[in-house]
Amino acid sequence: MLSLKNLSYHPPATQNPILKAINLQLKPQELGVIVGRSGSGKSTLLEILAGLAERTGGDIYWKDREIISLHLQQLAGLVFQFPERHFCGATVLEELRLGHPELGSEEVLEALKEVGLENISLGTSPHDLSGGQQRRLALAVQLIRKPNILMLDEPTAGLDWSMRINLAQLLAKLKEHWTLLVVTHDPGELSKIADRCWTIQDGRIQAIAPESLYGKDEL
Ligand SMILES: Nc1ncnc2c1ncn2[C@@H]1O[C@H](COP(=O)(O)OP(=O)(O)OP(=O)(O)O)[C@@H](O)[C@H]1O
Repeated sequence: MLSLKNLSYHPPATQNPILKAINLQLKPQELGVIVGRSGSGKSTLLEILAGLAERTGGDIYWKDREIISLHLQQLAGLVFQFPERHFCGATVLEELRLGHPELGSEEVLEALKEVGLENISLGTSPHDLSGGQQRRLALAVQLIRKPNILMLDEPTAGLDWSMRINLAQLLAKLKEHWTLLVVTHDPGELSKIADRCWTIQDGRIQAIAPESLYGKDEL
């Protein structure tokens, strides 16, 4: 279980804290969705949980053990907003093996299968994939590292309606094996597959029933 206790983030450059006393718990194989407007602190929270920024207060626990930032980098896999903009491999295979040249073809195929891309050619350029396929590839890039928590920043941003539904269905399927934490300003399809939801406003988080977000496309 992921557990955040009074987590806060107040860099010296800002007058007010960006994250304030965040308390949250997410069980294994649950999908949690944090919904908030632009500037509310969503990406900052994910960056801290992915070990890319250092919290200034509070504690993070995984399975009742306190976690330091260095370990967070192994614990979490973060899919950035518009992940396709960060592709650097010339082929799908290269993209999946970036930083992990030791990965065998079995692991590569397993990751592609998880995201429904088992039929694409490994020699395809990531840039030649459709928008929906690119998002799936970005997920596979993280899954191949077998993170304990898969985190996604605005996973449906820039996708059309049918691709958004498609992606939500994929995340619902991934939940059977993985623990997922999603941040978004657009709860639409995501609240329907969520086990837990929170709203975030000015760096403060509040639990909310997923059903109360049904039908809301924007906060
Ligand atoms: N290191 C930092 N120093 C100063 N200000 C920061 C820092 N990191 C984030 N901020 C500010 O904190 C606030 C929250 O930013 P954050 O990117 O987390 O919001 P967000 O909810 O993800 O919004 P968006 O969806 O637009 O990215 C913003 O006002 C941002 O400018």
